Amino acid sequence: MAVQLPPQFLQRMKQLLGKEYEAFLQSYEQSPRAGLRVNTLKISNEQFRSKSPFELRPIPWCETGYYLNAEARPGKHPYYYSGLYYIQEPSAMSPVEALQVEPGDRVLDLCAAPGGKSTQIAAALQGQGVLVTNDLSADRIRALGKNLELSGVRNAIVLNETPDRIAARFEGFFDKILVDAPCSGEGMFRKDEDAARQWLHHSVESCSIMQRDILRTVARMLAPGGRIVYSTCTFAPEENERSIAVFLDQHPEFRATRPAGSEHFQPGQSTWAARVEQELAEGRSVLNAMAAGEQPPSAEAIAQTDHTVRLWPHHIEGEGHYLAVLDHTGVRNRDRSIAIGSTRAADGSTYNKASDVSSSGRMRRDKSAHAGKEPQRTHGGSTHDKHDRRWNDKASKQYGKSDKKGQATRHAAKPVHEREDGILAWEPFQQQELNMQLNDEDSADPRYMIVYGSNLYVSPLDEQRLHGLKVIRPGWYLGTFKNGRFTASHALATALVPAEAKRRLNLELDSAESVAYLKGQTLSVAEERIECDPDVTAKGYVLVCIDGYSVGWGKWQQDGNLKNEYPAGWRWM
Ligand SMILES: C[S@@+](CC[C@H](N)C(=O)[O-])C[C@H]1O[C@@H](n2cnc3c(N)ncnc32)[C@H](O)[C@@H]1O
Repeated sequence: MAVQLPPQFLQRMKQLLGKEYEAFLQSYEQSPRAGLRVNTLKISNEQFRSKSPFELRPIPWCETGYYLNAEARPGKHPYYYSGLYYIQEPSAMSPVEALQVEPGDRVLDLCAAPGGKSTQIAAALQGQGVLVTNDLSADRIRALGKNLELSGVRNAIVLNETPDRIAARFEGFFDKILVDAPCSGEGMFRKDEDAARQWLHHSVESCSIMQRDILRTVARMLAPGGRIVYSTCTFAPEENERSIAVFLDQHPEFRATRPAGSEHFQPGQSTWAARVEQELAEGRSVLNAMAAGEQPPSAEAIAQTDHTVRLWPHHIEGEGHYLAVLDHTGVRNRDRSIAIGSTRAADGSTYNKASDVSSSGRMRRDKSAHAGKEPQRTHGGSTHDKHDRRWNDKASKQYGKSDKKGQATRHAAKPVHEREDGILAWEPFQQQELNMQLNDEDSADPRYMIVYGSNLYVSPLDEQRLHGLKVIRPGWYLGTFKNGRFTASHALATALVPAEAKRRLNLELDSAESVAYLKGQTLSVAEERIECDPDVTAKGYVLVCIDGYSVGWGKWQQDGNLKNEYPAGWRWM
């Protein structure tokens, strides 16, 4: 066996699995399966299948997910840089499928970094509704920002907060909540040998405590009739069935529902939750300290955990996962306002009184602050790690702001003139460079302009909702402004479709030029190759596309050079 598995872990799995134990052990002789998920914000599933450079084999529980051959190198392809797919472990695609996100939903991804599931949620939202994506770890959250940017997400707010503080601002707000909980990571031992080396018997208890605290908070944030999906990548019943049984007992307005696609997986094990209670009663459980003085879950709540599911590496092609769908039994109300109370119309001084952004007054001008540091235990890293680290350095300058002690700066009010300056710089840029309107009056989703320092964002949430929170990104990052001049962000380029830019340059997929651009080199480009709208000349911002998919900015100059605006930290190595 390639992976050294902890003896206490093996002993427990043998007791739990009985005659399946040998098959479970044998799964560690096999290599973990690689997968990708098509990013339908940038390309349809069908189109990607027709042009995929890799051999694809469908993952049964995710329509846009595919197994890759071991020799595929998906992180080293121009399509990766265009955000056409996300490299994701196949089992990790199941929780968002179970969440059943629909365009227009308000979704919270509470433990989101590095963002695999957030990008999957964003694809399901199709740019409509709201995605609030959060992680407690200031280090990991930067990878989350990068992955959202790479995927061309426009409607995400990134927070670096505790669940309690988010709950105080978003009571009853969300239709769907994903809790991809911090866990002891046993299901990842085959993929991540460090997780096996670092595993300690008592980590099950410390993770159970975190899960209990997180689950206590999320129910408050869900709207009636909403859905919570709780997932882990561990086998320990203390962190799975038992955590859910405790939740169900404390929240009788929820029931555990079998997820769609559960036929691909194995059922949850209520008998294992009962066994944990038995061990606790006999003082033999790893949870003894945590559970002291707690009411044990009822038999009814324990029985419901048979409706949760387990993904076993000896049953499916994927790593070990657990997931529980928790449906609120109340009636869902689709008719609601995004803004808090009546502030959408009432607070004219906060919003755009002069209304040079939108005649309808729909566009708001808000301001937000950003986050600092809050280290947390983490696991479950992604294949994007190398890119993420390089991106972190840049992102911490661009998005992060801390005081001298490294404390996070929280959202606070800013003078109105700063917001005006940002919007005044944006408007001519938008008119001269883009074919898109942020303030579409017909849209069901309101959009709010938010200024932080000299950065401009457009957000599906208003300022007041974010007040006092550590906000990494209050929305889609458009760019920076100074002395009336606007400089476009990379995030703006990656989320545009080619027709939304007035100047475009398409590079062939397998050309040396594509790689040269991704390496940050200046390209020599004849003027005729810049595809321009009738009202502009070639000189200026050019949306660079590879095989028709936006990848970044260039600036074409009269001497025939395309100045490369591809960010230094993102380049092809
Ligand atoms: C399993 S990982 C999440 C993986 C992520 N959902 C994805 O698909 O890429 C768990 C995350 O929970 C975060 N975390 C730990 N405690 C937390 C808490 N109390 N609130 C929010 N996030 C927390 C960790 O920093 C870690 O990034």
